[in-house]
Parts: sequence; C-alpha cells; structure tokens
Amino acid sequence: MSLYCGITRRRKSFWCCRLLSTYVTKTRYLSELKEDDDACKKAQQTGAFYLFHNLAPLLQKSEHQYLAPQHSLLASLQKPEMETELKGSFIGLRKALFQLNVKDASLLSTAQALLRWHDAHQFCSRSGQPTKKNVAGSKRVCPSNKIIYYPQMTPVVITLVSDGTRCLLARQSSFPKGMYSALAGFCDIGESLEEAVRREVAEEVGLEVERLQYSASQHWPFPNGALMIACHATVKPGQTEIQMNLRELEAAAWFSHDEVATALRKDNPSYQQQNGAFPFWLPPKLAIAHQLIKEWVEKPTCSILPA
Ligand SMILES: NC(=O)c1ccc[n+]([C@@H]2O[C@H](COP(=O)([O-])OP(=O)(O)OC[C@H]3O[C@@H](n4cnc5c(N)ncnc54)[C@H](O)[C@@H]3O)[C@@H](O)[C@H]2O)c1
Ligand SMILES: [Mg+2]
Repeated sequence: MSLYCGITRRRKSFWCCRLLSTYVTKTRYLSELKEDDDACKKAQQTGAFYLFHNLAPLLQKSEHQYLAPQHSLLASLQKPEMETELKGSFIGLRKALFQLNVKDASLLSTAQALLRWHDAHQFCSRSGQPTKKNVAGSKRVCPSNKIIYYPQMTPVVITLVSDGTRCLLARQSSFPKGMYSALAGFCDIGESLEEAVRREVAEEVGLEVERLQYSASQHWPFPNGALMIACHATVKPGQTEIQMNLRELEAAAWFSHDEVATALRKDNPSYQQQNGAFPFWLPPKLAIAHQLIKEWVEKPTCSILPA
C-alpha cells in the first residue's frame, strides 16, 4: 500500500509525494489501531488471532516442533471443544518456546506478556476502581480519574564477562541440570545500563567490570516479561578471582574458548547424568545468552575495547 505525505516547512510550504516503505506503512497502521477503537474493531473482523487459555497458547504438535495456528474470530467454545475443533492443545509457553519458529515464538511471547499485564492491572492503584481496556489492548484507563496505564516491561541486564582469554559462566539452582549461562540481573530503579551491569557482576561474582560493550536486546517472557539487554564486559587485569554470592548462584567458573566452542556445537544437549555428573551445556539458540556466547566464541576479543 502506498501513502502520500504532506510536509510543511517554515514560510515555504509544499507537498512532496513519497512512497513509504512497507515497514513504515505497517508501523503507522499499527500505531493507528492502538489509538482508534473503531479502526481496531474493523481490523478485528479480518484479523488473525492466536488463542490462549490461562496464558497458555493453543498449539499443534508436529514431529519435534510446535506449530502455532492462527484463527479468524471464532464462536465462543469451551476449552475441550476448542482443542478438539482446532486439533491442538493449550500448552505452557515455557515448555513450547524453544520448539516454535522464531516468528511465532516472538509473537506468542509478546501476546502472553500483554495478557499477563492486563490480568494484573484490572484495578486503578489510585482510586481502586476497575480499569477499562481499549480495543487494541495497548492501554487501560481508570474511568473515575482518567489515569492511563500502559503495559510495562522490566529491564534486565545480561553480561558475558571475559578476562581476555576465558569467559565467566554461572548457574542458579533453578536452571536445568548442567546448564550454565551469562550473568543476569534486574535493573534497579534509577540505574543506567552501565551501572546495572557493574553492580550485578560485583554482587554475583565479586568482580569489577572494567569495560563493557552493548551487544543486543531481546524480549524474554519469563518470569513476567523482561527486556533483556545484553553486553560483553571485561574485568580488570589480574583481578579474576571469583567470590560467588551463594544466595544467587549455585556455581560460577571461568571457561576456556575450547570448552565453550565445543558446548556451543552440541545442538541437542544431553540432560542425562554421565558418570555421576551432568554434562556442561549452554542456553538454547533462541535465548540472548546463546547469542552473546556465540559472539564471544567467534570473536573472543569483541569485549576488549580500546580504553
Ligand atoms: N534470555 C536469556 O538468555 C536469559 C538468560 C539468563 C537469565 N534470563 C532471565 O533474567 C532474569 C533475571 O535474572 P536473575 O533471576 O539472575 O536476576 P537477579 O540476579 O536480579 O536476581 C533475582 C532476584 O532479584 C530480586 N529482584 C529485584 N528486582 C526484581 C524484579 N523487578 N523482578 C523480580 N525480582 C527482582 C528478587 O529478589 C529476585 O529473587 C531471569 O528472570 C531470567 O529468566 C534470561
Ligand atoms: Mg542473577
């Protein structure tokens, strides 16, 4: 779809005709749907929907993956009838996420985070009155005092610490057995990204970050929807002795380039105990921790920046 835009400059006004890119057109349409209830209702007539029950999406199992079928507006059915009719079942996202394609995983994570936010913001925290959702679900309004509530995300930093030749990986007791990851932690209110990285690394492993470099970010649906902000960091030379915080971590250690590269090549990690121990493995491809570790393996010096 093409659009024409009008541009007005001071004193001299003129019209320019420019074909907007598909991305810009789509973005503006979505933005309009957030604000215009009538336009949104109209779009719903022809829209495609994912179905959820108690925050679990309706999925179909196919070999080693899950498919997330989309549906047009449906008549209201009970859960068992819905599952029979649509040849699928409502499955927890935690179980299915890594067996979905990237597009479905991303859309389902966003949808679930939004549904969870609406569920937790049914009432105005000022007046105690029920809040009302707009048609798009992009905000809730308190009818008595007009306060608008927008969906929120929690920022979390995730940092792959390196000493130049090795990288530091850790595990919490809640992780699947044998899995190690980069250090992660919730940002405190008022903190910058850099401050949060420095504090988390100091808190969890007792080390001081010297330099850090932003890598990428990702929406992460667990436990309640977070914005994961991923960084590489180096510690001060000669200061590599780990002082682990036992309240947060079960284990933390330096790993060589070879050890990490070998673990990264294992597509299907073994969760089975071997000789009384669980083999070392890394987070799955979809997790930003995996991308950070892969970046480091491909370019171990990526976190070493000029001073
Ligand atoms: N996508 C990935 O690759 C990846 C990898 C590792 C961790 N993670 C995610 O990072 C998140 C944070 O990691 P962590 O658990 O080590 O954090 P953390 O080190 O900050 O420790 C968690 C503790 O911090 C406190 N806390 C402070 N602010 C909080 C908030 N807003 N919400 C919840 N708890 C808060 C609580 O006491 C909680 O027990 C986890 O939820 C995990 O799912 C994602
Ligand atoms: Mg942590």
